[in-house]
Amino acid sequence: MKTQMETDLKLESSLWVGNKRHLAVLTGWHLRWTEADKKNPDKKTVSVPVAEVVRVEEGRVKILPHKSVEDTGRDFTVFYVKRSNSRTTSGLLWRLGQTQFTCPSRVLRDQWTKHLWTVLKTHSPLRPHRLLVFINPFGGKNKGRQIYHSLVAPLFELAGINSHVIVTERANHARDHLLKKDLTGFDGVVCVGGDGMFNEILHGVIGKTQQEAGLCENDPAVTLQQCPLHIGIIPAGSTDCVCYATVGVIDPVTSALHIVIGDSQPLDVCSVHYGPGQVRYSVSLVGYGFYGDVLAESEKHRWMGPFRYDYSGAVVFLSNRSYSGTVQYLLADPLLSSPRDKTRCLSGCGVCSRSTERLFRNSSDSGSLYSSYSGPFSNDSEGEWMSVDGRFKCVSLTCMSSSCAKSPLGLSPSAHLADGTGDLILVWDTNPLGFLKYLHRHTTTQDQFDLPFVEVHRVKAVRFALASRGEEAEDNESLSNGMDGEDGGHIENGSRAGSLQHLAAGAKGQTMTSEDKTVTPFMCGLCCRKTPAVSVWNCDGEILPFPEIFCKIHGQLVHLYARGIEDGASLRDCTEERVESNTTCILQR
Ligand SMILES: CCCCCCCCCCCCC/C=C/[C@@H](O)[C@H](COP(=O)(O)O)NC(C)=O
Ligand SMILES: Nc1ncnc2c1ncn2[C@@H]1O[C@H](COP(=O)(O)OP(=O)(O)O)[C@@H](O)[C@H]1O
Ligand SMILES: [Ca+2]
Repeated sequence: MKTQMETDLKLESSLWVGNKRHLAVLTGWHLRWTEADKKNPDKKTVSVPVAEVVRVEEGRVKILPHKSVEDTGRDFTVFYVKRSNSRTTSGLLWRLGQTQFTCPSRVLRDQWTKHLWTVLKTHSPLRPHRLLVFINPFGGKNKGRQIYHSLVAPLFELAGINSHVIVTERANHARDHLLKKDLTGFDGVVCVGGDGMFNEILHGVIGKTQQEAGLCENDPAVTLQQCPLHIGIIPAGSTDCVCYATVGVIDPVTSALHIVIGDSQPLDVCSVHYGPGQVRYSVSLVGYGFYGDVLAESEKHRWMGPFRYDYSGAVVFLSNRSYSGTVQYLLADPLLSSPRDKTRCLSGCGVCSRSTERLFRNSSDSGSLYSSYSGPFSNDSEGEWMSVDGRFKCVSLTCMSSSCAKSPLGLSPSAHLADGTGDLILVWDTNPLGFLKYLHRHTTTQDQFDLPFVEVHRVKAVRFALASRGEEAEDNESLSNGMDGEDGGHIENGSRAGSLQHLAAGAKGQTMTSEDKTVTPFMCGLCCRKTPAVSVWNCDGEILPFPEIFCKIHGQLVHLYARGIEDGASLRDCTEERVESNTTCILQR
């Protein structure tokens, strides 16, 4: 009660910032200071949301080159999030702002610091106190350690965060640690690396939560338990798509500040069930065909660093492959949103906020996110199952936009981070020029779905099965007859899968032969048009060599220390109203 009263109080004083007198005001939500000089018509107000204050310390504090504190008894220093003016394609860069205030008396200084500490505690319940940090020293350009120690650790220290740092010694080191060790006392896990490293940590965090809840995560019918640990991402990988799509920039300092202030962004996760009862998780891409082949090819050229994807992309493109199969998908409610509605999921997204309520509406009685959806083996009461088969250049499923530096709007520009759905993109077989047009549109603002051989569906679950050998031979024959025109020349049977008995047949657990796994050199692909019968799946940058899979989207299964992409354009022209909402900016008066 006392705390509430204290935070409701408004503190207003005349304080000095440098050699200028300012009127400083602290409400429960904002700290603001305005130059008091009546003659200056351009005087500015700086407004910092309390949630974005990093630290308040008594004295005149300097942190560079080394921390020093000079306390005259009348000063205090505030560290906070400051948005940089530099224009970026997507979100905004954050930097550490710092202002030293001088009060007329020690009593007033103590009142200010005490009050600031109180509102900070009240408004930032998710600020981490203890973090488990995993650094992949071999991600991206091998700079993980350097990035963490020079840019991130000093911010964690300033914020009083206790970090336990582990530099990984092998692949799956982080996952195994999370699964086996006691994580009591940690508020979150920080991943210094790329999408592959994030994926490893995702497996550890989800696996641990299900272990502790006594749930079998391999069973696609099970409703998974939301993970209590937040995950922070410090980008130090090759694609860094999860960071780009949830923050809008690839910048270790911005990401570290989101962690420090305890931002929280729920994220949908796709479980990929394969083989004899096994599971993998994905948030960015579950991709068969082109993206699977690019990944398989790129693994041979890891020494090239991030450039391996460009090189392998060209090799695989020139090999001009397509693969046959049957795709079945369970449509999400089309009244809620559409992958072609031209909207973007930005910070404070309305579709995602409404989904939180919808996804957890029945959680108190059933504990189920999909109380009406019990997995792949139920009848069709849970929605509309559709089925198509034919030859595809690629089949991709993503829970979010999957934007990255190469594709600033992403694989599916209107996908949502936390709406409990994924977007299924089917690119039917087409000529190389058509496919190039599709790929190229990822790098521009042109609509990549507005092509006759591309379709996109918002879904809750997907199943992929290989075509039977007979169908495949027919497909290959039609290929060699030159029937793969730009419209795809595919067999489409948008039938309801309620009538498809084989939906419940389950994956056959078919593995590829080593010959299949080898990506044919592009010359061979071009000259002989000999294509392997099956591709592999790219599951967030990890190869999954089982072609037959069942995928299910779990709405908001994990939380990141992020807040979604901030709309740079509207924040740059910020108005008083905007400042009240949740941003730090300079107000012109
Ligand atoms: C003619 C120009 C063609 C440009 C095509 C650009 C398409 C870009 C679409 C990118 C979608 C990225 C989805 C993210 C996947 C990551 O999980 C994965 C792993 O990333 P990591 O290596 O761990 O950072 N990266 C890739 C390339 O498969
Ligand atoms: N110490 C290590 N040695 C080798 N591989 C590792 C190590 N730590 C993590 N990995 C693995 O490296 C893979 C790629 O890591 P990531 O950080 O995503 O880099 P990139 O974005 O360059 O692919 C991940 O699958 C992860 O499991
Ligand atoms: Ca989603």
